[in-house]
Amino acid sequence: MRGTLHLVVGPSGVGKDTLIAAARAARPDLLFPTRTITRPAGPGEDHEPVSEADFARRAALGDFALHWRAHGLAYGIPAAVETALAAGRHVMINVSRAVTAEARNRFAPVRILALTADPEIRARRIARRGRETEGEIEARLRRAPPALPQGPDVRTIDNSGALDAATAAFLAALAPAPRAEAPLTRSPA
Ligand SMILES: Nc1ncnc2c1ncn2[C@@H]1O[C@H](COP(=O)(O)OP(=O)(O)OP(=O)(O)O)[C@@H](O)[C@H]1O
Ligand SMILES: O=P(O)(O)OC[C@H]1O[C@H](OP(=O)(O)O)[C@H](O)[C@@H]1O
Repeated sequence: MRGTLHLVVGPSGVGKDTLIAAARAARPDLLFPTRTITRPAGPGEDHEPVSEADFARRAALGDFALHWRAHGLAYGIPAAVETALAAGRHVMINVSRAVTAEARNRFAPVRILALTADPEIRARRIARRGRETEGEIEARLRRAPPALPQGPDVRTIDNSGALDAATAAFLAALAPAPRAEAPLTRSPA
């Protein structure tokens, strides 16, 4: 059976990377591919930093299963995701809401973990995180967002409150770990 592709989506500062880190600790059966981003290495997510030219070259070579632009940056998910899903591994990725339709079409079964949090809370959290300049934070908060996906494969989780509550809801929304194969025959005594 194919693995499930978990798409973690929601606006900047909503807690995508934080909840993905919690899933990484709780679910060793899931695969968490490293994103390729035209952002220099820095605090937070451990991505693969590349130049715009390298990104464009690799996208043209088919190195990415999915890629998109947001916040003046290019983001890519490695093509190896497709092999992992075909081999039955569950995968979790942080993506733009703009690529959910394409991901559904190409990588079913998909589960969309749509995170929400009050805008003032997100603004405070982004500022406290310190990854962006004041201007970049303004732009992130002012940006017109892609539509939040709808459908039976969408689980909406609010992260406006305590992280423990959101983490419990997030973990409960994931596809169950594949069961270990039961032996077909008993070995002779
Ligand atoms: N429930 C919570 N309570 C308090 N702080 C939180 C909570 N969830 C996340 N944070 C903090 O808020 C900040 C933003 O979270 P995070 O970086 O995970 O968001 P994100 O959705 O990945 O944002 P972006 O799209 O901008 O990368 C981080 O500093 C994180 O530690
Ligand atoms: O708002 P939309 O388009 O859904 O998401 C846009 C992008 O914003 C975040 O990037 P970052 O990690 O904050 O740089 C997400 O990871 C996604 O790549």
